[in-house]
Formats: sequence, structure tokens, C-alpha cells
Amino acid sequence: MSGNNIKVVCRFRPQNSLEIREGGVPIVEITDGVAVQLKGREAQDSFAFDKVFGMETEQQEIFEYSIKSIVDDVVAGYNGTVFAYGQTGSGKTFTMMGSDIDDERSKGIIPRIVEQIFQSIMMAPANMEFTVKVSYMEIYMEKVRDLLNPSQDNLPIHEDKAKGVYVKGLLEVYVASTEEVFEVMRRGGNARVVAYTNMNAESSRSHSIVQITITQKNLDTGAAKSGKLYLVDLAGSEKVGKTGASGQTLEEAKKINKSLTALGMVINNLTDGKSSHIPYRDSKLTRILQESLGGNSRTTLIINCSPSSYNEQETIGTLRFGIRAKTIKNKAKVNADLSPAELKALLKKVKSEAVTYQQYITALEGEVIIWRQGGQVPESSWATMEKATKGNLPQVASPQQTTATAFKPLVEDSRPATPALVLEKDEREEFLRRENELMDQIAEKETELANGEKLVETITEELTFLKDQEKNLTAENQAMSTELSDVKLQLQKIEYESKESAINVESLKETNQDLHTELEELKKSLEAVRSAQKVNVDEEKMKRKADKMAEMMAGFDPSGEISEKEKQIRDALYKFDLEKSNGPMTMEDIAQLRQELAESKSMLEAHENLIKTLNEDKEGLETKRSDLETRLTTLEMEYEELLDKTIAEEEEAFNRNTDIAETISELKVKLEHQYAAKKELQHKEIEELKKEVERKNEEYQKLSSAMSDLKRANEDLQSAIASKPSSTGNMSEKEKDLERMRKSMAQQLADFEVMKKALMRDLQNRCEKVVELEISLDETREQYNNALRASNNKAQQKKMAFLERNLEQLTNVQKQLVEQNSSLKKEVALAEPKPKVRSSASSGS
Ligand SMILES: Nc1ncnc2c1ncn2[C@@H]1O[C@H](COP(=O)(O)OP(=O)(O)OP(=O)(O)O)[C@@H](O)[C@H]1O
Repeated sequence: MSGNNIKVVCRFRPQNSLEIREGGVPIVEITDGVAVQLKGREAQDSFAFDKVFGMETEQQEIFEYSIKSIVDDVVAGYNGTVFAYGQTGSGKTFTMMGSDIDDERSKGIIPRIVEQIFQSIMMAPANMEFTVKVSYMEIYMEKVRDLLNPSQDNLPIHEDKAKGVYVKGLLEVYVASTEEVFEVMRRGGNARVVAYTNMNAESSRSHSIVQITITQKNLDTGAAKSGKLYLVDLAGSEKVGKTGASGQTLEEAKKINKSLTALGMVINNLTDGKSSHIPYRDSKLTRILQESLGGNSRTTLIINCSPSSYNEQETIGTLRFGIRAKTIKNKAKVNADLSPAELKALLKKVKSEAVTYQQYITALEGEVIIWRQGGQVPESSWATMEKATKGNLPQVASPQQTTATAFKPLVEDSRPATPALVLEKDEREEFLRRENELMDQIAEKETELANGEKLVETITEELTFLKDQEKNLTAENQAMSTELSDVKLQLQKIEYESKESAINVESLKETNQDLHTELEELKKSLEAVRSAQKVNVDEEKMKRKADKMAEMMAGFDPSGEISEKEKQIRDALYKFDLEKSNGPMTMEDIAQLRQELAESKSMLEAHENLIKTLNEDKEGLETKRSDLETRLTTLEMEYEELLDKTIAEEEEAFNRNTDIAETISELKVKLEHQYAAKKELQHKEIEELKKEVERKNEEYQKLSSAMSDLKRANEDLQSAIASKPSSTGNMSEKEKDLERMRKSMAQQLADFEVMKKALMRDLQNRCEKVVELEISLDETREQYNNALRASNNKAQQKKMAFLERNLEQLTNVQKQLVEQNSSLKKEVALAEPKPKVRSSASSGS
């Protein structure tokens, strides 16, 4: 086993758009493919590496030079590691994975390594059996997450003698082809994207590690070898301040950078030549990659840099890191499991070595005894290892003094012992066992802590939400409290009012009860008074009726004016009879008389027609009068109904405890309404009746003038008859005519007599009705007055006063109607003398 330095290669990518936009220019100059000189503003340093790749270097070229040999080593049973180090965006992922693993040109070194591995396996001898396992993990915030089993996000790191350092519980997938490996890569890559989206973090802040383990077994000998290859894409190496670990606290930023810082420390301690302790355990990354740095591994570090002046500082840092790492020495060895034959030979060798050592020890012990006893051993007889190997040792010591346990083989390890203290083998194993336990506990505690943190976060969110809610609720509560106190006040007010109302209701009930009792008593007393007075009242009524009738009919003497006129007519007829016996009239006189008589006749006929029309008018008036009476009756009935209804409503209002004043005003409005409607109707009727009366007056005037004309004609006729002596011829004819005329006049007189009697009867009937109406009105008024007197309730009195007013108005209306009626009667009476005048006029002719 020989020491071998870490191979460090440097790769510059082309300037990116940001750098160009910011005015960055390439500042690197590569010399001989192994040195790079920075021609920046701050530094003019040169750096030498195993290889320096320029901006235009193809992926294939990188692989060919720096990686291919490592694949061969791993297939040969060595451990291998490829690191990509550099600032964010410097091309680490581009170099390791490539922009497209399916694209021949742009695929990175990992796909190429995988292809190479399977190619090597295919080319291996037939007696070699290979198994390839792949695992994919990342370290973020000092937690190991299994990208092929993302639920495992905090795996512990263990170490034991057989397996060395390993991640406990990491899923290792057996793969049999390039495609299968690619599939695993894609799976892990997707899990990484999802995890970072959920965490709202950047993938550049984590370290991703692809681990490929190749085991090969010689089917003939049984000998086995296994090589482990770590392909590491480190997190961006820039200082947190520059690009800023967005959204992270300083503590988180420290954690993110912890592995990188520890990597730097490990590299420093490995290369400064004085440190006895290498702090692998300071971070998860350095612990996992312990063998890769100064241990059993063939390691290549690719440092990715920006060529731009814009990133000069970061590039210098990266290059310095590479230079330091370059001096690390590893001790790579084949991880071989020996075949049985090899093991037997080894056992034989070890046994013979043990015998040799035992002989050597025995010789030495013999010498020691001699020396202790004060003796001397000549120098030539001193025991040496050389003599022991050759079997030339003197037998000086007793065999019982020899001990096999005195021999201790050197503990050979591939890497510096950790911890730096030199431990006994058992102690070391115990230490590792204890460490593993502690690592498990730490992982558990970390998971618990993470869960606790999540819980705290959730609870904090909940708390914030609850606080907000509480704030809202407090505000709502305050508003509601104010509302509640308002409502309480209102409630108290209502309660008070309710109590007051209850008291009012009670008192009103009592009043109502009293009123009811009083009403009942009044009714009873009224009934009693009624029944007691009924007989008297009937008699009185009759008497009053008779008196009124007498009073009313006093103006209408049937034996008055008409009889006078009748007498005049009779006198005229008698005179006519006398003249007839005095002598004959001349023919001319008679002819003239006849003519005048004919005129008189026609005039008489006209008057008869007029009387007929007047009779018809009278009948019309009669009908109107009866209509008016009916209306009056209806009005009275309505009034009574209204009175009853009002009282009932009032009682109801009392029971309901409603406002009496309100009810009264409503009632008043209603009554006023009804009264106004009726009043209007009656006014209309009165107007109509007035018009009718006027019309009748006009007709009467006309009739009067016609009558006076007739009278004059009759007078002329009479004077003519008086001046003419009685003629000789046709006397008998004239007499006959006169006789006929006299008869017809007598007949008319008799008819008029009949009509007059009928009119008088009718007038008497009407007067009777008017008297009855007046009496009933008086009675109603009296009853009302009684009721008013009986009632001492203030509200009722008010109501009664109101009703009284209504009654007064109705009485006025009734009076008006009665007046109208009497004026109609007068009109009829005026219409009556006309035929009398005419009759008297006729009697005078
Ligand atoms: N050699 C190159 N040639 C062409 N393009 C490159 C090269 N190196 C990197 N790039 C481009 O630069 C961009 C950043 O590269 P990459 O993602 O590999 O950087 P990184 O160092 O892995 O960043 P991070 O630390 O954020 O993961 C990518 O778009 C990539 O395609």
C-alpha cells in the first residue's frame, strides 16, 4: 500500500449571462493545461493542478482525463471518490450529472461512470461475478436524507470494523444496467426537487452523494473484492453574505455551511503536517467521506470556477481550496476478501511467524533473567529477530515464563485513527459501539427535535391564528357586550313598561268589569223602565201623533178654497141656466160662442193634459219622498249599527289594552268619513230636489199665465154672451152644446173632487209618517240621553259627545229632509188650485 495524493482538476465554465450583463470579463489564462493564472484586479496569482480545463472543454474530455481511471480502480476493488467543489452556478452539477443524462454530448461524469462500470463488468472474465448497488442521499442542514426513500430524512452515521463508516438504514438498490441506474438517479433527483419546493429552499445549499458499490467474486477461488465509489456534488462554496441564503436565519446558514467548513478544516489538518487530530466527526459530510480524505480511497477533486472578473473573489477562494486539497495523501488499498486457499496460506504464515516471535520472546526473557541476576550475556549471544527468523536463538529462558499474549500485532488502519487518542483494540471497538449508539440516539433526538420544531411551528401558526381570532372575538365580544347592555336596558325598560301595562290592564279590566256591570244594570233598568213606560208611551205616542196630525192637517181644509171655487162654478152654471131661459141668441152670437167654446174646450183639454202631467210629477215626487223615507230609515239603522259597533269596538279596545284616544280618533275619522259621504249624497239629493222645485215653479208660472189667459178669454166670452140677445134659429142646437159643456164641466168637477180626496188622503198618510219619524227620533234621543246620563266614564262621555254631535248632524239632515218634504207638500198644495181656477173660469163662461 502506497500513499497517493488526491487528484485535483480545475474546470472553468463559460461566462454566464449575469456576468456578461454585469460587465464581467474572463480573467483566466491557462498554461500547459495544468496551470491557471488569474489576471484580475486584486490578484495575479498562478495555480497549478493536475489538470486545468478551459471554458470550452467537453464533458467527454473531463471524464477521459480525470475520472475514467477511478472507475477502473473501483472495479479493481479500490474505494474511489469524485468531489465537485465550487461556488453556486460554477458548473458542479453540470460537470457531475450534466444538463441531460440521455444526451451523449452534454451528459456529465456520473452517467459516463455508470456506463464505464457496466462496460468493465461486461469485459471482465467469465469467472468473475459482479453485483452493483446504488444509493442516493443528500446532506442538508446537517441531516442525511435518503433520496430513494425520502421519508428517511435523518439517517444516523455508523462505523464498525467490518463496514467502516456507513449511513445506517440507507436504501441500496441493486442495479443491472445503465438504464436502471439512470432510473434511480431520476427518482432521487425528483425527490430532491419536491423536497426543496416543499421546504422553499435551494438545492444548491445541500450536498448530494451518489454511492455505487461494486462487489466482485472470483467464482473459481471464492476470492472477493469490493469497491465503493462516492460521487459528490457539494453545496455552493460561496460566502453566505454574497448571494445570501435567502429566507434563512444565521443559525440555519451556519448549519448549511457546517459540512463545507468542516471539509475545509479536515483538509487543513490533513495538509498542515502538524495536526494529530482530524475532525472528521465535526460534520456529516466529512464523517461519511472520512475514507475519501486521507484514507482508503482514490480521490479526485474537481474544482469548478467562473472565469469572470465578476466572480474573481470566489474563484480565488475555490482555487486556493483546490491547492490545499492537492497535498492530501491517501492510502488506497484493495478491499479484498481472501479465498480459502489464500486464507490457509496466510494462517500457516502467521502461525510460523507466531512461533518465531515466541522463540524470540523466550530468548529475550532468558537474557533478562540473566541480567537481573547480575550475570552477563555476551553481545554475540544477544537475541535478535534475525536470529529468531533463522532459528538460531539460544534456549535461555524457561518455557513457562513465555507468554503468547505478550505479542501484540500492530493494528493497521487505512486512515488516521479517530479519535486521535491511541486506543486498545477492545477499547476502540467499545468506543465505536458506543458511538454508534449515541449516533442513533442523536438521530432519534434530531428527528424528535425536527418533529417538535414542526409541531412548534404548527402550534405557533395556530397560536397566531388563535390570537387573531381572539382579537376578533374580543372586538366582537366588546361590541356584543355593548349590545347586550343596551338590550338589557331595553329589557328593563320593557319589563317596567310591561309591569306598568299589566297594572294598566288590571285597572282597565277592573274598569271594564265595572262598566260591564254598570251596562248590565243600565240595560236592566232600561228594560224595566221600557216595560214600565211602554203602555204609557204607547198611549202618549198615540196622543202626540193625533195632536201633531191635527196641527199638520190644520193648514189643509178640504172644505176650503176648493169648495169655494166649486161653489163659484156651480153659480156660473146656474147663471148660465138662467140666461138660457131669458131668450134666444142670434146666430152670429151662437157661432161666436161656439167658436169660443171650442177654443175653451181645446184649452180645457190642454189643461187636463197639464193636470195629468202634474199628477205624474206628483207621483214622481211621491216616489222620491218614499225613497227619502227609506233612506232615512236606513240611515237610522246604520246609525244604530254604528253606535253598537263603536261600543263593541271600544270594549274590544279596552280588552286589548289599546289606546282609547287612538280608537276614538280612528272612529271619529271613520264616522266623519261616512257622515261626509252621506252628507254629500243628501246634499246632492237636496240640490236635485231644489232644481226640481224650481222647475216646478217655472211650470207653475207658465200654468198661472196660461190660466190668466184662459180667465181673460172666459171673461170675454161671458161678456159676449151677456151682450148678445137670444137668437131664434138653431137655439135648440146651441142649448144642447151648452148642456154638453155644462155636463162635461160637472163631470170634470166630480173627477177633480175624487182626485182631491185622494190627494188629501195621501197627504194625511205622509203627515202621519213624518209624525211617526219625529216621535221615533225623539225616543232615540231620549234613550241616548238616558244612556249618556247613566255613563260616567270619561272616555265614554267623550265618545258619547262625539256621537251626540253626529246625532245632531243627522237630526239636522232629518230636519232638512222634513223641510224638503213639507216644501214638497206645499208645492203639491200649490199645484192643486190650478184646476179649480180653470173650473171657476169655465163656470164663468
Ligand atoms: N462548462 C459549462 N458549459 C456550459 N454551461 C455550463 C457549464 N458549466 C455550467 N454551465 C451552466 O451554468 C449553469 C449553472 O450550472 P450548475 O447548475 O451546474 O452550477 P452548480 O455549481 O451546480 O450550482 P449549484 O451550486 O447551485 O448547484 C447551468 O445552466 C449550466 O448549464
